[in-house]
Amino acid sequence: MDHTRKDFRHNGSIWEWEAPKDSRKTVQKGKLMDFTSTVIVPLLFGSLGIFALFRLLQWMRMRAYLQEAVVVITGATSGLGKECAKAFHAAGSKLVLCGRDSEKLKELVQELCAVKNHRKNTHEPHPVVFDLSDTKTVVNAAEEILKALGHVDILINNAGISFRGTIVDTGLDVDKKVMETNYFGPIALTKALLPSMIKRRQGHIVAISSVQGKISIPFRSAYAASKHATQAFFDCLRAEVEQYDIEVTVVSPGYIQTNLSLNAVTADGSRYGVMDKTTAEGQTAAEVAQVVLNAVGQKKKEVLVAGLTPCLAVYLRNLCPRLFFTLMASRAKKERKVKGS
Ligand SMILES: NC(=O)C1=CN([C@@H]2O[C@H](COP(=O)(O)OP(=O)(O)OC[C@H]3O[C@@H](n4cnc5c(N)ncnc54)[C@H](OP(=O)(O)O)[C@@H]3O)[C@@H](O)[C@H]2O)C=CC1
Ligand SMILES: CCCCCCCCCCCCCCCC(=O)OCC(=O)COP(=O)(O)O
Repeated sequence: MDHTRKDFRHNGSIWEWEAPKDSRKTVQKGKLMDFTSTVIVPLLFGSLGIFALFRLLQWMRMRAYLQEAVVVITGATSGLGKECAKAFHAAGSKLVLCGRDSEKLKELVQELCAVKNHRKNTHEPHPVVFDLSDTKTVVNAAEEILKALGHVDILINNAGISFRGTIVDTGLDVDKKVMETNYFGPIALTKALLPSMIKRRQGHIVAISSVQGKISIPFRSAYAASKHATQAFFDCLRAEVEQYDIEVTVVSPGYIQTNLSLNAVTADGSRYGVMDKTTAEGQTAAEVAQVVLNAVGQKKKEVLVAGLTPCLAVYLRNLCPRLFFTLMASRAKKERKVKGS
């Protein structure tokens, strides 16, 4: 084997032979280091920089979109609606807080006004009292809102009630009550405010639906039906109003820690009055409100805000419906056994 001069190292007075294999390894290592420092590191930092800039621009756009915007929130007196009120108020929006209980609304207005924000200009919210299940009062409320504020930028259809019961035992009046509150009320309010949005070629309509707007689980018939109808209506609306630059966002949360299960109606129309374990262990209303705020600010078309199991259940319903139906049937059997009915 021939050795070139490169393979020898001078050590004092003698020349030592150095293994070429090692030197090749060193050269390779050096090349890798060079590649890392000249290509990978700048690429990584460059991408991070672009991402940070993108997020900053997104945040600034969102801030500008929400600041001074007239935002109507239904069901503002508790749960998710109340937390949305806090989030949008903090973002500098002009709020119209809707509810059935004028005292609760007054308290919320006071609570929000007491929050001092030195960095942002906040506004005193305007309370409007009406019952969503009475469509006549809904139309009057829309007129009152437009008279007081001139226009609506963002409507958040949040109010709703849930249901517990078997289909066979549930009176049609209960199905109608749930549909009126969760479907007819919100669509009546939307229809009443829509012409003024179309005229301005500006507006954003949000529907707080549920995972149960995408899948139906046993003993929730009226609720799941009302949420499926909500999803369908607002998907149609999105397509129809795009030409007027009006945005539609459907938010589908999983379980949230609110009074929803306590306030749910049962088969005979009475209040369920139980804090379900699933509700108590759900996401906090403040967390979900932040997701709503970001979804609106980023003009998202729809968001699913749920844990892994509900999300998988939604995919399973679409990809493998037979398996999903079997699982739901066994769930119904199990729940019946637990309740002893
Ligand atoms: N909690 C959960 O696990 C989930 C909730 N959602 C949805 O979130 C939305 C908010 O519910 P959530 O905060 O959880 O529950 P809450 O029971 O805490 O809040 C419901 C709100 O809706 C109002 N409301 C009910 N009926 C009417 C009516 N007829 N007219 C006017 N307002 C009415 C209530 O007013 P009042 O104070 O007068 O009763 C209350 O402010 C609902 O649409 C619900 O379906 C979706 C997925 C999961
Ligand atoms: C490949 C594995 C797939 C695993 C899927 C298994 C299916 C398990 C069923 C899970 C059902 C999840 C239901 C979630 C329901 C939900 O989040 O509802 C939100 C609400 O609106 C709550 O209202 P409620 O009145 O029912 O408390």
